[in-house]
Amino acid sequence: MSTTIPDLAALHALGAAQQPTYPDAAAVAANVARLRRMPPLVFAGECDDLKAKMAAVSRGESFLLQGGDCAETFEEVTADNVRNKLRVLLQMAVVLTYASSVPVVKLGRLAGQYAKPRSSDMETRDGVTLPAYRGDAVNGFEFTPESRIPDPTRLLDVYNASAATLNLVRAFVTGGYADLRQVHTWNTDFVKTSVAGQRYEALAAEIDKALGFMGAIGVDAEELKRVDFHSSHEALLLEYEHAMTRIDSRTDKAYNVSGHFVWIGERTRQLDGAHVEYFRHIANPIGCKLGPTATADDAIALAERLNPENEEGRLTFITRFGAGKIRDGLPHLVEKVTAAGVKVAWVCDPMHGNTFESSTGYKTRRFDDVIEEVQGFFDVHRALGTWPGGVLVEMTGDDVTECIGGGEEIDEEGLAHRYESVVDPRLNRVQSLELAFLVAEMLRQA
Ligand SMILES: O=C[C@H](O)[C@H](O)COP(=O)(O)O
Ligand SMILES: C=C(OP(=O)(O)O)C(=O)O
Repeated sequence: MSTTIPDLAALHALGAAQQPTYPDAAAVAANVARLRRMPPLVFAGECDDLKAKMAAVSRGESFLLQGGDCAETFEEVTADNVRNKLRVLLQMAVVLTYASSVPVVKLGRLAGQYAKPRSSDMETRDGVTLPAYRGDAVNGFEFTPESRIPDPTRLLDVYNASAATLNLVRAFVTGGYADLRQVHTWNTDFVKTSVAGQRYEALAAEIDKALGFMGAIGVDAEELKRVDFHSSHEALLLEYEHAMTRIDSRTDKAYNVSGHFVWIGERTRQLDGAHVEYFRHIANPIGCKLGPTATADDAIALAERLNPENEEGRLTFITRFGAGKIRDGLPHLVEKVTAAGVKVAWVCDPMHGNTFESSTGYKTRRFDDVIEEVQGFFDVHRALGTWPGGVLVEMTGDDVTECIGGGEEIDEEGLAHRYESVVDPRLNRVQSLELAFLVAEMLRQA
């Protein structure tokens, strides 16, 4: 961490992976210059608060719930969409907290999650090949040559969309919507009639009773009226992340002020790569994905580079092995990293190792695989005596049909009903709530 960060050219010279090829360098520079003048979206002090919370996660005193869309889109920045997402995250957090009595750190995968790494640079449909869609931060989803050209004016659109989202989220979480006494009102419409929704209703009734008792004896805690909620995204696009990095006047340290928590993806975690070089200069709490090819030595080297002072709360390893690999792959990693004295929070991403294409042509995941990976994560940590610190899920507040299974028994044919994700499939609202109940049970046992 430092008071300066390498300039953009120096980062690119490291051969940055997963970056767009913009056709007009002058237009990129002009948009980056505009971004550099924009006010921060988050305050560095808030990032420090989150770091303290993540330190509690790494010590085994809290659990992280991180969730949101795979890829946000500008089109979906609406009051309904933001509220729906927040509502299900609040419901999930209540379930986890109530059932396990463990404090839950709430982290939205939102207000900045607009850039996507892709397996392939190009996409072919019906014999036509065009550049792959890399998120609204880069190009358009529409499959036309014009739309797929990387457009740097989108960087400012990301800023504006993130500002609007964060503004509404802040209003909701501090302005009464997240008040625990609203616990029933979050359970609305189609969710209410589902099995998970009914289970939630029963839990909400117990909370109501407890709150009624507390009120009767004169306890009116401020903590019940608002929640701490932070934002996160994968800091992938160097132009955007670099332009949104500022020196904090309190500490003279560099912070990424586009989100509280930022992470390095599986495809950009090269030890000598541009992303690791950038991340080691910022003071935010950060994450790093670790997939099945990551060795324990890789993880230790990354920790030394990204967190040389071994500061608690600074670094989170987000593992994403896949349901079939986690029980074999994770133990060695956790064991060696722990033996090396590395202070880290371990979080499970049960989504990215479990994707496949359905026979009906949709990119999907099985709800059962997601649960199986989380169960494997808990089992491995229990066997090693380490703390399963949290989950990162791709979910939405709507009743989409993108993942197979769950109580609604969505099948391969059912995916067509409402498949809206522009990249990876998300759990819908009922599946998200079901996952929360299952994870709460695992957490209670942990
Ligand atoms: O969200 C994660 C990645 O961007 C995504 O899984 C890549 O998907 P692709 O393999 O379709 O490019
Ligand atoms: C791209 C992502 O995951 P991963 O880097 O683990 O593939 C993601 O979380 O959006």
